[in-house]
Amino acid sequence: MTPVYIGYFFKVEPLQPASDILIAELGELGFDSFVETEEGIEAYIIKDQHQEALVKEVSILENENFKISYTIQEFEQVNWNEEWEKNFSPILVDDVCQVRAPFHPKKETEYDIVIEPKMSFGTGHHATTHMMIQHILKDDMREKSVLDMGCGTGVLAILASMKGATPVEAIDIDNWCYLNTLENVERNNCSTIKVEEGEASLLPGRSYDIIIANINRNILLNDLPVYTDCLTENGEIYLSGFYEEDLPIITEKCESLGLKLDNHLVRENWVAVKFVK
Ligand SMILES: C[S@@+](CC[C@H](N)C(=O)[O-])C[C@H]1O[C@@H](n2cnc3c(N)ncnc32)[C@H](O)[C@@H]1O
Repeated sequence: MTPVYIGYFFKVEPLQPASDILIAELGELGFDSFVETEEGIEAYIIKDQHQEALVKEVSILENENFKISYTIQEFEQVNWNEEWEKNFSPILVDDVCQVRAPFHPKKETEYDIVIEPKMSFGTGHHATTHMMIQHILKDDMREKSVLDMGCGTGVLAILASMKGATPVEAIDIDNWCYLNTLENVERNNCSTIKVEEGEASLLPGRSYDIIIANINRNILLNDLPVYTDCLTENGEIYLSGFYEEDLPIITEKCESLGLKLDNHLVRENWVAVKFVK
């Protein structure tokens, strides 16, 4: 039986970073699907798990730097395809790589990635994903072993695999992202990618030529020692999910672990940086 959903329609001003924070806070309350709109976000939770009192306590709603209002509606059935069709346009990175949903027509590009995003992060619309795609496009990944840590939809692992990386592993702490990556990996005929649910504690003893981690500042700072231990000599690590003002602290941490800054990209104040061991 299709579950009954409660939908919240948030108006958020300014949109960022409040929308990202709101999504993270609501995710912790059991909201399992989000749609970014021009005004803010739509967030959905299965009715049985919904407690409005907890939503009212979400801290970003009290933050004086943002103006956030919402309305609530109950849905007998949510047509996710229709939601994505309204809100998810295909994207093209550097005219070489397109990321699109199954219902979008295919353009001729060197790399064509088909993603059914559901609630997972990673459609290429976010600045961090976009820049990570740009980094991967520039790199020669043939025959390299690659880890995509915090894989979301699996989009970066899929691109690495399409660029000849092997073996490729994708890990996410979130069960929904793990399942969504499994689906997307299959959809793009990259089923040799090994997908796991988990985090840095899975890594000791493993070894990679390239690690890609688009997560966030604090998790990166905490887990970088483990990631670095798993990198082969001259291995490369791409990091994103933090703002330009946090680049010095990330760089300091990486340098203390023996990594050398190679180059970084900035987009909408977000950073994606490459270090080499
Ligand atoms: C910003 S999204 C990036 C998704 C995708 N890689 C992309 O670039 O679009 C971060 C992902 O990291 C996952 N994540 C958060 N904490 C994590 C951790 N400690 N270890 C592994 N994954 C984590 C989240 O569930 C989320 O899917």
